[in-house]
Amino acid sequence: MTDTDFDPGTPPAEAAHDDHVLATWTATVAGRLLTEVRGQGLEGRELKDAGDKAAHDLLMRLLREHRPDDAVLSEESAASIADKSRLTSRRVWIVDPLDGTREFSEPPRDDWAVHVALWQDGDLVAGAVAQPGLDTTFDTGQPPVVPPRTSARPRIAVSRTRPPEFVKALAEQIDAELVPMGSAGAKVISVVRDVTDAYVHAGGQYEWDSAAPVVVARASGLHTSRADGAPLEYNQDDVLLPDLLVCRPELAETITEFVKAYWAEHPPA
Ligand SMILES: Nc1ncnc2c1ncn2[C@@H]1O[C@H](COP(=O)(O)O)[C@@H](OP(=O)(O)O)[C@H]1O
Ligand SMILES: [Mg+2]
Repeated sequence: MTDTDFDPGTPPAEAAHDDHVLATWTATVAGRLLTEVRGQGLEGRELKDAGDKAAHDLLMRLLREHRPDDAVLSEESAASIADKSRLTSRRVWIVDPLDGTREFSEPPRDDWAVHVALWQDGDLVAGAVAQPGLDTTFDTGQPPVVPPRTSARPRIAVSRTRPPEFVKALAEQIDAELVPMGSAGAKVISVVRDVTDAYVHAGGQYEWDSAAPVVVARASGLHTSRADGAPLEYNQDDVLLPDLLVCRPELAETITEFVKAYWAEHPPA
């Protein structure tokens, strides 16, 4: 299954003028395509590459068709990263066609996602995170309602494979439980769903890894910032955005104070 064998159907009529609806529809159909790719019997590197390519090609095609005047920055396109015209564009779609590529290639794991965000005039304004394994797309048009907190002990989502070096010390200091998981989108959504209370990352990541999850989390009332509390800035010349904190608002100060103190002693590389 490639993007050209796949029929995405037609978007809801409101997608013609409503960016929230277009983000939701494009992320959802890319998730459907990825589910089909996953069912084709490919494994490992072949499955990862087929998924990355199919979802990227489909998103580029749909955004070109439905928003021809907008710029696009995609993880899977070196040309879109190198094309600096986005820096003077008023509107830039920031997409990660398959976030959690490793977990996508390990069925039946559900911690992988499609990210579609829109940056306009200096900040993120709309976005959607499709998590096909949960059969749900989380979006800014109808922001998810964060349920009441069910755990007194903080649960911190961290990368399965690349957790921040300070995270064990942080967990000890605030008596938190660490919850390893793949995909930045799935980890942010775990906070939205009250599966965890915070997602802390450091050590490397790019704008597309966090843009859509962050704009959805903000719309749901969660705290979003760099790990030390500094503001997140998107559509920058350098697309590296190496650290991130998304959490319930009441945990933000404790975590950012810890990170600031840690980085004062061990500055990030
Ligand atoms: N140290 C690092 N450097 C670069 N990218 C990183 C990174 N740590 C995590 N990421 C990216 O952030 C996403 C979530 O990672 P993780 O599952 O480890 O939490 C992955 O995106 P992709 O799957 O789109 O490549 C991964 O590549
Ligand atoms: Mg990613």
